Parts: sequence; structure tokens; C-alpha cells
Amino acid sequence: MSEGSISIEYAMEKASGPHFSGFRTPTATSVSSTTFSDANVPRQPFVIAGVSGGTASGKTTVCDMIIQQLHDHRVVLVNQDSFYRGLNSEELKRVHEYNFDHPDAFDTEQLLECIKKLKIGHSVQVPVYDFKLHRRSSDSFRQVNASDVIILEGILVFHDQRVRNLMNMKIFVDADADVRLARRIRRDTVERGRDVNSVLEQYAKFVKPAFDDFVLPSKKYADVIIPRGGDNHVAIDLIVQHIRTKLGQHDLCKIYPNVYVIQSTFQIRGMHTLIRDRDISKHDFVFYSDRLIRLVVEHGLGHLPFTEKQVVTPTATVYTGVDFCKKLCGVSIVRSGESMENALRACCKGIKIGKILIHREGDDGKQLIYEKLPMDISERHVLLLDPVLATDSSATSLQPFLSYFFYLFSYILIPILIPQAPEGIHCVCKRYPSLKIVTSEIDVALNEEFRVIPGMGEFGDRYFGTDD
Ligand SMILES: Nc1ncnc2c1ncn2[C@@H]1O[C@H](COP(=O)(O)OP(=O)(O)O)[C@@H](O)[C@H]1O
Ligand SMILES: Nc1ccn([C@@H]2O[C@H](COP(=O)(O)O)[C@@H](O)[C@H]2O)c(=O)n1
Ligand SMILES: [Mg+2]
Repeated sequence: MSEGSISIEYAMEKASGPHFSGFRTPTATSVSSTTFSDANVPRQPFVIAGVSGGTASGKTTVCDMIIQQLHDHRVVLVNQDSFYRGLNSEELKRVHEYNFDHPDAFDTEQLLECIKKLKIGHSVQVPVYDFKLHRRSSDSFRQVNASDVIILEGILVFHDQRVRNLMNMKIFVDADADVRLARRIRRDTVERGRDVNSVLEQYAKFVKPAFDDFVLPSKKYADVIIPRGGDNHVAIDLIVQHIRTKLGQHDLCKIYPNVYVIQSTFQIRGMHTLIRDRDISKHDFVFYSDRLIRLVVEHGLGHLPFTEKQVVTPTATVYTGVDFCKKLCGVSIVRSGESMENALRACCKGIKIGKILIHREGDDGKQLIYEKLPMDISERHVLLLDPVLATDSSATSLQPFLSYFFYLFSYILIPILIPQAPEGIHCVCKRYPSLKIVTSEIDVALNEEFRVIPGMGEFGDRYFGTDD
């Protein structure tokens, strides 16, 4: 590898930011003069979730449910309401003419500053707002510590682009307008010191027009829309599961900088949901596995070193780009690794692909019994194809192969894998820190029978149709 290629690889990695969305290791500047929540170690949130929706749609209720279900993680809630500007005496005299539903009613600069601080691991003091007096408490604040998950909730949290950009996930809580109005009347008369007439008047004059002008137009930014709010247990479970998965991956990525999890989107979650479904048809299992494999392979190729390359465009200008790494080959672990060969061939024209077969005898008597590898493999980067790295014992079964290569050659090996168990990743990463693992998802754990949970069954059998 030339010096040039190293620096380009480094520059590209640097430009592409953290290897896992939302997580950034603390820098010297981010850890200056601050009180940190835990033992002076700045905690960086992994997930910043925005929850928006009309008044009384159930935002606060949904957030409470998410927080309750994520009880084993550190989660904090920040309400946009806390950033209402306090009214001055003139405004207070004519409070019925004040529009609390307009974006200008909030101190968005202060909200931004607060979320940015939490994002880099600082604790913040959030104002306490009084809906009866329409002002902030002058002497009390709520201390919010940086956490793994920050939920920002409010009618207009998607309105300002700068606030939106801080979110990894945007949820819109939907409910019929008449249901919301009925709830609002009940809540504001019981909890916010209003009478029915004032609620109805405020609703017609300000709340409904502002919903149409500002809240509803921001719904398009949502990643997930929850109809029926807190009654929609399925949607809330899915969101909680998604956050849990991301947090589990986050921990591993923190420990091993050589583990790369492709950024999860709801498309990718959807594909995992399908291939994990035991009732999916064989045809669909293969179809969605192929789609996922292709994504992982493309992502893995992005971690290979590049060299700089200049081309002349049809407009006779020079474009400075990069050249693909040419010296590579695949090695598939027979049999399930063969399911990844087509994707690799589709991405790398004419690529050489070798094979190894690891025969398993009992729990620890693993041995390599077959290998057919390209003659010049020592000059190539190797993409080791194995779709599932489950137990640490299955990871150990790769060790004869890995040790063999590391003994003979000193180049980077890049296995490409889909759903993984943390135990397997720990085992391989600890032993081979210079190897890179690229995966689409990491499972929660292994159960007592060493099966991956939630898992996806025997991948090879399901893919090649030998599971019945
Ligand atoms: N699914 C539901 N069924 C019945 N009442 C609900 C439901 N969701 C919320 N509420 C009630 O409606 C009111 C408004 O809900 P809240 O979660 O505070 O909405 P938001 O934060 O969107 O304004 C509260 O009094 C709450 O208890
Ligand atoms: N002093 C205030 C401040 C706000 N409001 C109303 O609260 C609504 C937002 O809170 P939700 O929990 O319903 O999202 C908003 O529609 C304001 O009209 C208020 O009445 N008085
Ligand atoms: Mg609320």
C-alpha cells in the first residue's frame, strides 16, 4: 500500500465521520470545563429522537411509554415546553391574545444550545415552565444529564431545520383533531387552570390555525408516524426495539473501532424483520437476504484503501477522484458464505473467489478440511464471506483460517457478515484487532443454548432450501 493510498483512506474515513451514526468519541475540545454525569466521563448520546404532533395527540404519553420500556438504558426527556418564553407584564395582561402555538413563542436558540450540549456529553439546566402563570420559574431548574438516548418532545420540534438536523430519528404522533380537542379541554381544565370557554376560544383562534400552518407541514420530516398515539403498542414496541438494537451496537462499536455497522434505516430494519420472520416464504427470504448482502458488500468495499485518480470529463475539465482497490479477492466459508458470492461478483467484475470448508467435530474439535485459494492471495486484500458470526465457538471455528492468514501475510482481512451476536464479535475482534468486521446488525445476545437472540435460524439451510 503506498503512502498516498493510506492518506486517502484516512481522509475518506475522516470525512465520513464516525463509523456508527450518532456516535463520536470525545475530543479534547468537547471535554473541556464541564461537569459530566458519570465519573467525569462525558457520555455521548447515541440516539436523539424527536417526537412531534398536534396538541394533546399523546406526545408526552408516547414518550413516557418509550422511556418506561427502555428502563435498562439511560434515557432523558427534554420538553420543548420548557423553552417557552416567559410573558412580560404587558403580555400577561392580554394573555388571551398571545399565540403560544407560533414558533416565536419558543426560545429556539436556547433549546438548540441545550441539545447541542447534551449531544457532546454535557449536563444542562433546563428551565421549569408554569402553564398556569405562563412563565418560567425564576429559581428552579431541572438538571438533565447526558444519556444514551435523548428524547425531545413538542408541537414544533420539527419546525426549525437546525433542531431537526440534530435528530437521529423523528416520530410524529397522530390523532384525530376532535379526539385531541376533547383531550385538551379535559387536560387544560384539570391540570392547567383553564375553563372550557377559554380553551375553546384559544383553540379556534391560535391552536388550530398554527397546527395547519406549522405542525402539519412538519409531519413530512417524520421517519415514523404513530397513529392512535399511546394506544398503538405495536408502533411503540418497534421503536423501543429499534433504539435497543442501536444501543447494543453502539456499545460494541465503542469497544472495537474495527466493527462497522451499516447505518440503520427503516428500509434496512424492514429487511431484517422479513428475514427473521419464521413464516416468510423461501423466495422472499432469498430475495431480502440478497438485498441486505449486497448492501453489506458495498459497504465493506468502501473500507478498502483507494488511490487518487484524475479523469477528464466530457466538458474537458479534470475531475480528481479515486481509483478502486484492484488487488482483492473473496474467500467464502462453505456453505453459507457462498450466498454472498453473487453480490461480490456483481460489485467487483471478475473477482477471484476462493473457498474454505471448516469441518466441525464436537464442540471444540474444529479443523480446516478444505481450502482452494487464489495462488497470489498474499498480494490481495481478502473479503471473507460468512453471513452469520454467532457464538464465540463459531467464531473460534474461523480461527484456524484467520491464524493461518495472519501468520503468513500481514494485510488487512475484511470479513463481511450479516446479523451477528456480540459474543462472536468480541471473540474475533479481541484476537484480531487489525481485521475489520462489517455487518448490517448486531443481535442482542446468545441464550443458554448458545442460540442468537432474536436470531434468524440456520442461515445456510434457509437460503439453500434445506431446512425442511
Ligand atoms: N391514548 C389515549 N387515550 C386516552 N387519553 C389519552 C391518550 N393519550 C393521551 N391521553 C390523555 O390526553 C391528554 C393529552 O395527552 P399528552 O400525552 O399530554 O399529549 P401531548 O403531549 O401531545 O399534548 C392527557 O391528559 C393524557 O392523559
Ligand atoms: N402558557 C401556555 C403555554 C402553552 N400552551 C399550549 O400548550 C400547547 C403545547 O403543549 P402540548 O402538551 O399540548 O403539546 C400549545 O398548543 C399551547 O397552546 C398554553 O395553553 N399556555
Ligand atoms: Mg405534552
